[in-house]
Amino acid sequence: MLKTVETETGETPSFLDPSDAARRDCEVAAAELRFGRPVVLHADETYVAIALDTATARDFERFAVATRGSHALFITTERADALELSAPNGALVPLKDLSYERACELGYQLESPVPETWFDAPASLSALNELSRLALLLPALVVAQIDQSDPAFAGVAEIAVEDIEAAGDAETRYEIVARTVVPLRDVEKAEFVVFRGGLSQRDQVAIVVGEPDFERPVPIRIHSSCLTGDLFGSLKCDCGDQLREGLRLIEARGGGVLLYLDQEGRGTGIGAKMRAYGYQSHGLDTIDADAALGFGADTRRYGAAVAMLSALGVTSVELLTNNPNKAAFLQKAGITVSRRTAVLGEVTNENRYYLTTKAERAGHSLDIALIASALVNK
Ligand SMILES: Nc1nc2c(ncn2[C@@H]2O[C@H](COP(=O)(O)OP(=O)(O)OP(=O)(O)O)[C@@H](O)[C@H]2O)c(=O)[nH]1
Ligand SMILES: [Zn+2]
Repeated sequence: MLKTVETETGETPSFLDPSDAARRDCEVAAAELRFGRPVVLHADETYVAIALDTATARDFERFAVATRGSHALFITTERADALELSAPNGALVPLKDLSYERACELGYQLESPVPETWFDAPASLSALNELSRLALLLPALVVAQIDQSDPAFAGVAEIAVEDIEAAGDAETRYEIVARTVVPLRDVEKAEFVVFRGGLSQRDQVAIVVGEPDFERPVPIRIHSSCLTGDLFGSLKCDCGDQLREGLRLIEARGGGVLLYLDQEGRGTGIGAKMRAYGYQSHGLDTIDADAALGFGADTRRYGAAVAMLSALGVTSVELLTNNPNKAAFLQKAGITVSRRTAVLGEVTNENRYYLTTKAERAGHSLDIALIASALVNK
């Protein structure tokens, strides 16, 4: 017969430890938003929210009725800027007499009329942006302040701001689930090491190339997934070239590691990235297109990268990148970046604007003159 385990105080301990409970609440809340269902947020006040990205017109109407018309659209600072509103914590636009279509226009569409009334959002609502990031949804939410025990929202998933913060710790918890050699066309020896963990238990892959010398700075590339560039050879970016050039450089140095991180579209997801491409076809650059959708210049996190490098025994690296943020992040996490080596893919008419924007607006170490001359010399 099973015996009940008791703590020193005589209570039966919960199967979930507190950080797991915070993580579970966070994952459930993100999943609910993804299904178009509401989530109750306990902050300085109690709020309820649905994501405009997944809520249907019917959900929107039901929400308006349940909140007795007190609902408002919560948009980020970047989206507010795109609407020419200066709102350091994001803006709240009252929706009482506004339609679902108007809310979508204000939330993420190009050429939306500026709202007549709006307010600065309380800082605590930024927790909702964190949930939409986790759910890979546009950060445009319909919110309302409610009483803690509003019967209209009984049974709805609940999350406290502190739990969203506490769950962040999970972003660095990863376990190896498989290590297997995979023969590659261009690399003589490649071992795929699959890690599982983080906040949403998504799998992340490290490719150990050749025989890395872990006593010396290990050549590494931290590559964020780009379905269009890596797999389909899209001309809009240089990701595919960088991926293959990264592997080639690592092999040429005798061995190292390529981390292939599941953060498509700089962490915004393939849906948002394709919407951003749509806006780019109207002339916006890569950063302004993301901002029009409510995103900051780069929403990626590198906790997984640090966890994977540590598990593989990498403490000092030669980092193959043009992105100084990646180097800064590793240094901050205690991994020594002994050297940074540039990796440039082929410059094309289609990706020139993208590369120039990265150099001029995202601080990437890319030589604009070189980009221009690469085209002239074609
Ligand atoms: N949102 C958005 N993401 C893009 C766009 N073009 C490419 N991406 C994504 O940008 C990311 C590029 O990743 P990396 O090549 O690892 O990183 P990087 O910041 O360019 O730095 P490097 O190491 O120098 O290549 C991938 O996740 C792509 O899917 C775009 O126009 N919009
Ligand atoms: Zn790309």
